[in-house]
Amino acid sequence: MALASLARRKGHLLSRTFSNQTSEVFRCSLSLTSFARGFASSGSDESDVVVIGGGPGGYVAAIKAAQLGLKTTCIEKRGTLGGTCLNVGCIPSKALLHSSHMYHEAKHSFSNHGVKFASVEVDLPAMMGQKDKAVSNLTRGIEGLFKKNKVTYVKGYGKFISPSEVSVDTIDGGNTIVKGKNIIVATGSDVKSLPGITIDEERIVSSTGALALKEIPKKLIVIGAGYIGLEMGSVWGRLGSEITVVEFASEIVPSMDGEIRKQFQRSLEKQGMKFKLNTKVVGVDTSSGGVKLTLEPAAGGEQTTLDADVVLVSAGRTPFTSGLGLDKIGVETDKGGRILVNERFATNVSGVFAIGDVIPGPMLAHKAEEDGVACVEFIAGKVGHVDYDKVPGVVYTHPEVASVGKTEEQVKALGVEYRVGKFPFLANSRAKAIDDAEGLVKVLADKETDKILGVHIMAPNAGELIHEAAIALAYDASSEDIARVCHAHPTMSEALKEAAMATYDKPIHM
Ligand SMILES: Cc1cc2nc3c(=O)[nH]c(=O)nc-3n(C[C@H](O)[C@H](O)[C@H](O)COP(=O)(O)OP(=O)(O)OC[C@H]3O[C@@H](n4cnc5c(N)ncnc54)[C@H](O)[C@@H]3O)c2cc1C
Ligand SMILES: NC(=O)c1ccc[n+]([C@@H]2O[C@H](COP(=O)([O-])OP(=O)(O)OC[C@H]3O[C@@H](n4cnc5c(N)ncnc54)[C@H](O)[C@@H]3O)[C@@H](O)[C@H]2O)c1
Repeated sequence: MALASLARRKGHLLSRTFSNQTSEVFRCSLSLTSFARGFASSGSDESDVVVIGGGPGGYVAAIKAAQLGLKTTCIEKRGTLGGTCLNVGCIPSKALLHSSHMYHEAKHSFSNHGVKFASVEVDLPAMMGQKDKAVSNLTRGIEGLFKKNKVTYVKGYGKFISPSEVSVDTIDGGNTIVKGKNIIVATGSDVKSLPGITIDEERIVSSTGALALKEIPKKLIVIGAGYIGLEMGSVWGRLGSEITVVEFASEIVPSMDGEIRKQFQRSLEKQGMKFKLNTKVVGVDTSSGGVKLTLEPAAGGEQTTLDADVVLVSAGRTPFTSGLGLDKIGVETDKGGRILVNERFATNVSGVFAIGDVIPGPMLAHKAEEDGVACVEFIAGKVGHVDYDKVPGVVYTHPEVASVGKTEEQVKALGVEYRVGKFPFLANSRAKAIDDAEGLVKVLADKETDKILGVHIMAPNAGELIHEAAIALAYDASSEDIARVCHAHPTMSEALKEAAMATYDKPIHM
């Protein structure tokens, strides 16, 4: 049974669970009053819950708090809701990934299906317009949800003046004090800059600039082979840019299962992406009109140079707490500036909570949303639960790469005896029918119990396929449990069934 529903039945309070506590439910017996401050009487100008930041963590927390009957205010400085994800992250990047994929398919694959054009061209302003329309529809939609749920929305920059008061410099130039019995910090993250590299959002861009380039660069250098670098590199590569990715580590997306990562890198190379691994950028010169980067092997050695029209800095993100006044009220952070919280998302200061990118854990929108729901459930005296071991991760390239649970390297490091089942999409009838059969499913299961430990998928729609595996993990399913469920034919999902079969027995179609 899923941990959360089990806990609800037993009336236990659950914490977030961490990688070194896989499947361990942490049962907390501390009284709620030591964290939350109770609720306002109606008519008071004090909110029960004040959320600073209107991103996926903050806006979801605000809506959930209002749904639980708590008087709720959300403070957001950017003028639109949805945070990094909706405004300059998940949504605009997926819009451009989809548009650029359609162009690439039209140019390179449609003729294989008997669909021919006289010519295909990119209309970049129209492509950007489609992206902007998606963003504004969605951000306005959240404002609508705030109205529907009676969340008070304050547009401005919030800073603590006490643990229960936030001073807000409003975007219309005024100032107001917002009081809250419980205050949730959901201020998210910002791009991590690199020493000696100044981002001007024109020639040297962060992801925000890379989502709004006015022309297609002839040469684009990407610093960092992580999520952003590979997704944005794919967008511009498909539209015609020459892409070189410079990565400090010896591999791309270091958190990925090694076997999948190797196939993924080969696939990106086939698409024309070049990789310089084990390499660091030591100098940048913009005096010539373009950009000249000086590179050096990560371990030191002979320097080389590389020219580009645009350089994307995508070497990670850093928690955003600037100007928030955390030091004024004594909230503890770690060395990296992330706010330290306990299993109920409470900081060391009574009544102050934190969620999302600003606390330790994966920097993902869906994780921030889960944090937000669990945090307000705790505040409301209910059960909250997020299992960081079962948060799916997806790179939205083509093919997509998605995973949930442990990589083979992590399973080995734990000393667990395990079995591996694999199934290639080349043997999947739907993938062959649509002529998009690159990739595989890999299932890792405990050798003794057959319990699924991790699932890794490289496929055109891996980001959708992974949730069957996420549910299996949440319910502690075995690989045989998945394999014995009837899967519709012909679907890509059948590859997961066959990989599960291959884990404890033999697949049929291989
Ligand atoms: C290019 C890109 C693509 C991404 N793609 C994906 C993806 O496909 N899937 C995925 O899961 N994740 C993706 N992410 C990561 C995702 O955007 C973040 O994990 C997510 O937005 C974190 O949510 P959050 O609510 O913690 O913070 P944020 O979304 O960063 O929101 C914080 C909000 O707080 C506001 N704020 C900060 N300080 C104050 C203050 N003092 N007063 C008032 N307001 C304040 C900010 O303006 C911001 O709007 C992507 C990120 C980027 C940059
Ligand atoms: N599809 C998604 O879910 C998605 C998409 C985009 C962003 N995000 C989130 O946003 C966050 C930030 O993304 P990101 O791609 O910037 O970070 P990342 O952590 O995914 O990757 C950064 C990469 O840069 C490398 N690097 C670090 N310093 C370097 C240097 N000096 N020179 C060369 N390489 C260097 C790292 O080794 C790493 O491979 C991620 O944590 C991710 O969770 C998620």
